Amino acid sequence: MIPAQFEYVRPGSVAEACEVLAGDEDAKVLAGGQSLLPLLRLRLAYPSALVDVGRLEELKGVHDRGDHVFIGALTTHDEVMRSPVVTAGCPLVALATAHVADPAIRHRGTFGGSLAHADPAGDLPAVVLALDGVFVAVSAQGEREIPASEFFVDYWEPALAQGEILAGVKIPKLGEGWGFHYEKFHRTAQAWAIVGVAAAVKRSNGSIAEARIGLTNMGATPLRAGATEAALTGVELGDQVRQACDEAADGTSPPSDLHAQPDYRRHLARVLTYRAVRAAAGAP
Ligand SMILES: Cc1cc2nc3c(=O)[nH]c(=O)nc-3n(C[C@H](O)[C@H](O)[C@H](O)COP(=O)(O)OP(=O)(O)OC[C@H]3O[C@@H](n4cnc5c(N)ncnc54)[C@H](O)[C@@H]3O)c2cc1C
Repeated sequence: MIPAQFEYVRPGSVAEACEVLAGDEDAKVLAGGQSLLPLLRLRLAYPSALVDVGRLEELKGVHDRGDHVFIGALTTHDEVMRSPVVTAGCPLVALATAHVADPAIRHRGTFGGSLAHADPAGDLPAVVLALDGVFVAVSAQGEREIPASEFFVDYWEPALAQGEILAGVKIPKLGEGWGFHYEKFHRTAQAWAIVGVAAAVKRSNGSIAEARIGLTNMGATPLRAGATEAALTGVELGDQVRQACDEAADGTSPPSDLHAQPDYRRHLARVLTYRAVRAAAGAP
């Protein structure tokens, strides 16, 4: 299908982009175009204007900032995956990004685009939620920080106001003793997650000292498996881990679609959480 008519704007700076967006509530940011352009072609989105931020260097790059890694919104998935700063400072992001789509899409699609798109089936929202990332939004009024727990409002609805652009995300570094894993169940090698689980586990003296678990595609937004996180604290690797992971789907309302019914998704969440936690904890 041919997209509905739209204006095309290529601002020379982030400030200029914010100005255009502030003046037109139907304008949309265009980053890598890997999600937005298919929606335009299907006429599921018909913005008045596309504000192409693709060449704004201000939004690109990965920076080690001591206690956290800052990933610029326009950094491509491929750059994120290959960044030594990401691999060292927030390895879970690199691990999960390798599961996003295929190499061609990873070369065009961006870290910030995946998060601003707020698709609960996307792999990265659950990862940033599990790591307690902090979103940095810019507008004519300046910068605003949004905790990951408040960023994902509903299906495809991020907590960005009109005139705001996502500049990047701060990912806190987790120190010694942490292990990480992303487990994804999908139809084919490069497809979207039917369910995904991001796990960060800290071990101390043979027990789990802390666990952070993010769930992909188990509701309208990415979710934390809070009951499992609490139940895992202080347990040794063994039967108690399985019992704790059996609570991973508690309180969730997973979607029903062509690929899976809610009950099957709940089953997958329990199984994948067990696998992800064991792998993150370094279990044999
Ligand atoms: C065939 C296919 C398979 C895919 N498989 C997967 C998969 O397995 N896992 C997965 O996670 N993703 C998958 N994707 C999505 C891919 O990761 C996209 O890169 C990503 O969803 C969007 O990034 P983008 O830079 O292309 O954003 P765009 O398509 O340009 O934009 C997406 C949305 O975010 C907004 N936006 C973008 N950047 C900003 C910003 N800086 N500030 C404010 N708003 C912004 C846009 O306005 C738009 O609403 C797939 C895509 C395709 C086409």
